[in-house]
Amino acid sequence: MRELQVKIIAEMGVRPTIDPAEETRRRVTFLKDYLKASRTKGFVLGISGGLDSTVAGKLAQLAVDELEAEGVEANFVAVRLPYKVQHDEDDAQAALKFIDPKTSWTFDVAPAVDGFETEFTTTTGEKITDFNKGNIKARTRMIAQYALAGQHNYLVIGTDHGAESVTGFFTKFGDGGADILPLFGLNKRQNRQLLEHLGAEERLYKKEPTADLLDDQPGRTDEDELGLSYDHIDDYLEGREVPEEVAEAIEHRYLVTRHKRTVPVTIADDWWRN
Ligand SMILES: Nc1ncnc2c1ncn2[C@@H]1O[C@H](COP(=O)(O)OP(=O)(O)OC[C@H]2O[C@@H]([n+]3cccc(C(=O)O)c3)[C@H](O)[C@@H]2O)[C@@H](O)[C@H]1O
Ligand SMILES: Nc1ncnc2c1ncn2[C@@H]1O[C@H](COP(=O)(O)OP(=O)(O)OP(=O)(O)O)[C@@H](O)[C@H]1O
Ligand SMILES: [Mg+2]
Repeated sequence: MRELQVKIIAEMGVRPTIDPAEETRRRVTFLKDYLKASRTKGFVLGISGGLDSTVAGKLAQLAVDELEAEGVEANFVAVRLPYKVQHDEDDAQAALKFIDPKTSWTFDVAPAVDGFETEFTTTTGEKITDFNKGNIKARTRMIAQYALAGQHNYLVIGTDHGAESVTGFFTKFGDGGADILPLFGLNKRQNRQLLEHLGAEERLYKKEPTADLLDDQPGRTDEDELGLSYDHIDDYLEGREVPEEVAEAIEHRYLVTRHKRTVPVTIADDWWRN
C-alpha cells in the first residue's frame, strides 16, 4: 500500500469490512454514553433526505428510544433546514418517515442566507458567488442547529465520515461544525450498508450524494464536483489499489484540506510546515 494511504486510513479509522449490526450497536451505545456523560438532554440533526443524515438520524432516534426505556430523559430533534423549497423534498419526507423522530421541526434558512447575501453586496459592492453563498447555507444550518441545541441543552450531531473527511468535502464551521460524529470511521458504501441494515427503503440508501448548496445547479452530485467517484474513495480507504491518478487526487485533496480537520492553527502548531 502507498505510504500516505496507510497514514490516511489510520486517521480516518476506516476498516476494509464491517458488520452492520455490530456497527449499529457500537454507535448507538456511543451516542447514549456520551449523552449521559455530558449531562445533556438530547440531540439535534438536520435531515436533508441524503444518505448520511438518514443513517445518523436513525442512530440518534434508536439511542433516544433506549435511553427513555432506561428512564433517562432524552429527546431527538430532526430538523428540516431547506433553503426555500427543496427540489427533492419528497426524499427528505421519506427520510423523516423512516427515522420517525421524537420531535421534528422545519427551519427555513432562506431569510438568514438572503439577508447575508444582501448585506454582503451592500458592504462590498460585489455580488456574492453562488459557491460562496452555498457555504453560507451550510453555515446557517449550523447556526440554526446550535440555536436549537443551546435553547434546550442538546448536542449537535454531525454527519462527517471517512469518505467526506479525507477530501475535506464539507464547509468549515458549517456542516463541519458539530459536537459528536457518530459516522466516524465509515466510508460511503459502509454508510449505505448500515442504512440498508437499519431497514430503510432502497430510494434512501441508494440516493445519489449531493451537497445541494448551489442555486444554479440544484442537486449537483458530489462526484461531479469532486471529479472523483465514491467507489474509488471507498476503495482507497479500504486499502485497495486505485488508479495512480485517483490516488494522487485523493492525496492532494487530503493535504490541502488539513486545516479543516483540526482546531484553528496557533503559534504552537507546526503540522502545517511539512
Ligand atoms: N491553509 C489554510 N489554513 C487555514 N485556513 C484556511 C486555509 N485555506 C483556506 N482556509 C480557510 O478555509 C476557508 C475555505 O473552506 P470552506 O469555507 O469550507 O470552503 P471550501 O472548502 O472552499 O468549500 C467547501 C466545499 O465543501 C463542499 N461541501 C460543503 C458542504 C457540504 C457538502 C456535502 O457534501 O454535503 C460539501 C462544497 O461543495 C465545497 O466544495 C477559506 O475561506 C479560509 O477561511
Ligand atoms: N436541506 C437540508 N436540510 C437539513 N439538513 C441539511 C440540509 N442540507 C444539508 N444538511 C445537513 O448537512 C449535512 C451534510 O450534508 P451532506 O450532503 O454531506 O449529507 P447528506 O445530505 O445527509 O448525505 P449525502 O452526502 O449522501 O447527500 C447533512 O447530513 C445534514 O445534517
Ligand atoms: Mg446531501
